[in-house]
Amino acid sequence: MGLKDTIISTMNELGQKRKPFLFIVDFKGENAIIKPLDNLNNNEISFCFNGVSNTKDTLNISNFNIDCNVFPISFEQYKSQFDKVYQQIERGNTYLLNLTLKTPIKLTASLQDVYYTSKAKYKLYIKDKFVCFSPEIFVQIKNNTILSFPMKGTINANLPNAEQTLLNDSKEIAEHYTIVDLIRNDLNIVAKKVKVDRFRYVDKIESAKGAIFQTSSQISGKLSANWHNHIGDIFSKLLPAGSVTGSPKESTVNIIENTETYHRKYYTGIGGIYDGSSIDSAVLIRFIEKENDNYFYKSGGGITFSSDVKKEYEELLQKIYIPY
Ligand SMILES: C=C(O[C@@H]1C=C(C(=O)O)C=C[C@H]1O)C(=O)O
Repeated sequence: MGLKDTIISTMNELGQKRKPFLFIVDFKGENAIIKPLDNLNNNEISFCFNGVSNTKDTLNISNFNIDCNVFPISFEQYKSQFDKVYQQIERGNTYLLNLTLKTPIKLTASLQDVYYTSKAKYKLYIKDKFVCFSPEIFVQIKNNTILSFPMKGTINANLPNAEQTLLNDSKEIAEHYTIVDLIRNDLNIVAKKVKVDRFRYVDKIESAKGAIFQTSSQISGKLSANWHNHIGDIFSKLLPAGSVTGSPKESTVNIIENTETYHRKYYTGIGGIYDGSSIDSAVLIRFIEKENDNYFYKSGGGITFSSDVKKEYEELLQKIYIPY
């Protein structure tokens, strides 16, 4: 839990100097890429966060017809992991756990082509490692206010009445309350006057496979004016992100480590930029990783007492898409 000391001190020092930087931190808080923005090679690292980018939109595209063939794990394989999580829920060790997997895919283009052609709020490309096109804001800091936007709740937008079905689903409502409580609690560690500004608003995400709806909330709190000097400490107290762990955070992270059969690495970590006066950051979900010459799509979803294993398996697969 939290960040390695050297990551904390590097972020603190850059903030103290008001030096703009990019930060990318893995799920365990053990590895990070932290680089001043004036020292970035955009062939090695490319980012576009809410329109702020070190690349031009259409540069370098060699292939516009990108698709991925998916080779999902079998339902039985998924169920055996789901059952392990469910046992832990029954024992009371967790009541919301985000179970994730890596699915082999065949890509008809390079990671860099995916970066340039996909459409998402937050895009990040690290040469030969991964591309991420995330819809989920982690934390923003502006005018001494810290804001977080946990996302929880997913439905196929092509189902009849999809948006209302998602909004009325009691399992999704319960899961969303849990995550909002967890993030309120996390923000209270670093901020004052924490409150929920918007509860369960709906985003629509388009892809070649069809659209999905996802629900998020906005929570905010007040930071002291000297927050720039403590950026590393602030992020260390908030990580890993609650929406991709579950609750209660510490015991849930232990169960994740003992249940998941692969390493998340930078998937479900965070990426962001500090521009000298504000911060914008994303949870690194919707994520394709390259390992040797093989590609994997990492995805997952929240499991609770009222989860249905078939629906969770479908959600995992539904989230394997490239948004256009
Ligand atoms: C972990 C993922 O998604 C997380 C789980 C969600 C859910 O359970 O509805 C929604 C967004 C993410 O915070 C993923 O997309 O890979």
